[in-house]
Amino acid sequence: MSPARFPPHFTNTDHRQRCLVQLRSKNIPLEKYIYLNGLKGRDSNLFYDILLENMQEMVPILYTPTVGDACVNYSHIWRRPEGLYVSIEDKGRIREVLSTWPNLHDSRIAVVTDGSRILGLGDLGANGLPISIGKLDLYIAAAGIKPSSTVPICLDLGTNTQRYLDDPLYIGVRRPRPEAAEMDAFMKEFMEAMHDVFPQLLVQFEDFSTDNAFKYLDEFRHKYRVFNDDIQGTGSVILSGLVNAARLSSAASGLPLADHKILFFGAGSAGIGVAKQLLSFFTTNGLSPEEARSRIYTVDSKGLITADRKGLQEHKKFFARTDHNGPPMTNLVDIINYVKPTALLGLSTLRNAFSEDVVKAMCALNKRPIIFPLSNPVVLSELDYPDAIQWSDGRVIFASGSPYKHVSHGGVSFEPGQGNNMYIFPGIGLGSILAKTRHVSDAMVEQAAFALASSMNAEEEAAQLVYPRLSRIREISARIAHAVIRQSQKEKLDNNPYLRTLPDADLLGLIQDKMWQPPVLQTHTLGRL
Ligand SMILES: O=C([O-])CC(=O)C(=O)O
Ligand SMILES: [Mg+2]
Repeated sequence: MSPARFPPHFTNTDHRQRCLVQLRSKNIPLEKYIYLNGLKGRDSNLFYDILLENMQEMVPILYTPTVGDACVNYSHIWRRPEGLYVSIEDKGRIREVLSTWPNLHDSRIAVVTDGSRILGLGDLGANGLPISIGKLDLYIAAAGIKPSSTVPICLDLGTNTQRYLDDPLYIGVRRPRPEAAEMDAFMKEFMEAMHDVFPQLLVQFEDFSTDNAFKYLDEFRHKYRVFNDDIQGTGSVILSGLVNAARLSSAASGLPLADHKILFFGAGSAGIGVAKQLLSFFTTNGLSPEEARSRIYTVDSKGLITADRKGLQEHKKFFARTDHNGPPMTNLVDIINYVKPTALLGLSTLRNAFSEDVVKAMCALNKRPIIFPLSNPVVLSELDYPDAIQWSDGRVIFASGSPYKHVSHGGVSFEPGQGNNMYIFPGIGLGSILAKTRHVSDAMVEQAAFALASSMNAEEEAAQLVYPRLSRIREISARIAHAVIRQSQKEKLDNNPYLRTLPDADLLGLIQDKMWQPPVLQTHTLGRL
């Protein structure tokens, strides 16, 4: 049979536009996701070309929040193999399974999830793969990593979510998740095999359940080149947003930067990871580590976390308060009035937890309260942006984990920040890959945050934003990568001596030159569409 021919008047320029028209004709975000995923399968260069030109529109589809819908429904929308599944049934031969990946020597970055805590959506089992794919699409778009260098991995270890076990279309192993000892042995074999099979790879752990997120980061971070995006990436991006938000808030109130107080609502991997990262906000503003710790308060489902609470989980102990005894304090407004925070950060996945009373309590204490409802996706956000603006009469300094649109209030247009780790992980990954760092250190993650905070341009500062605009993401990722490389050199964790010889401007130029661009598409070189 002869192959189909392109229409005589076909042009690439028209076709890019045609793809956008087709995308925009769909009303349901998940359908847009399915369409874009299909386009990527048909012609990945065209897909990335369109993505780079339309980041603002497409990132919320390919990534948070719609990637959450894609994960929840993945067994039903599945069309073709993508990424790499490694199953608990592969135990004992994980090396062989990894070796089937086609671009072994080209591979530079893997995002690995076990699907046990996808965004705030819980245990989605083998349906978690799209989160790894979405993160890697951002590596490609935001940091110019070559698509063939990316390895999306989902560890299929079973699921404790009954509705998936009962779903005849579920694509994963039908069994409950393993006990700790079995999982530990699996992870040990998996990481050893990754190291052998992909000698140059950086591993990003993503969306593991809280205890395992901390456990495996601690276990592997000094053996391999690995970081945890939910603990370190989120910590870094919020540190950066807080640096800029505190500056805005202090400019209005006159409060010294070191006198801010932060209340965390939510004490999972992201909450505690962020809280630890924020210690350096205070230490760089002159406080001792102990004083810094005293500026941070944490709240979980049982209320203000205090040291006298029985059976407190290990990761919550560091910030447990010793200055409050007596009956547990559970009401958020009471806690706010007791703590008197300048900043309230939500990492709880409790929709609308920041009620009008909560916002008003923050406003009564602060001229410009900092409120960051960071839970993802949007349906789990502690506070919607229109409510935040209305209840605070436009005084709030706001950043959320998922994207919100501009809001008009009193004739003024207000613009929200998106405190999402997508600003950070691509730059950390790029820097670590280029410098061939042995590990990813805390100081590298911290320098990434400061590089992001200082990357605002004059227009963004005048608009009182706390994060730069997404349209500049490649420039920003390059600056972050630069900071990460320099820090790795200071700590002697780098393994690319040539980069040490370059002055700053040349290093930045080299990073930008290394960024992959979709090849210029020639008429009639598109795949069959
Ligand atoms: O994926 C995102 O948008 C941010 C993130 O890591 C999470 O919520 O787990
Ligand atoms: Mg995550």
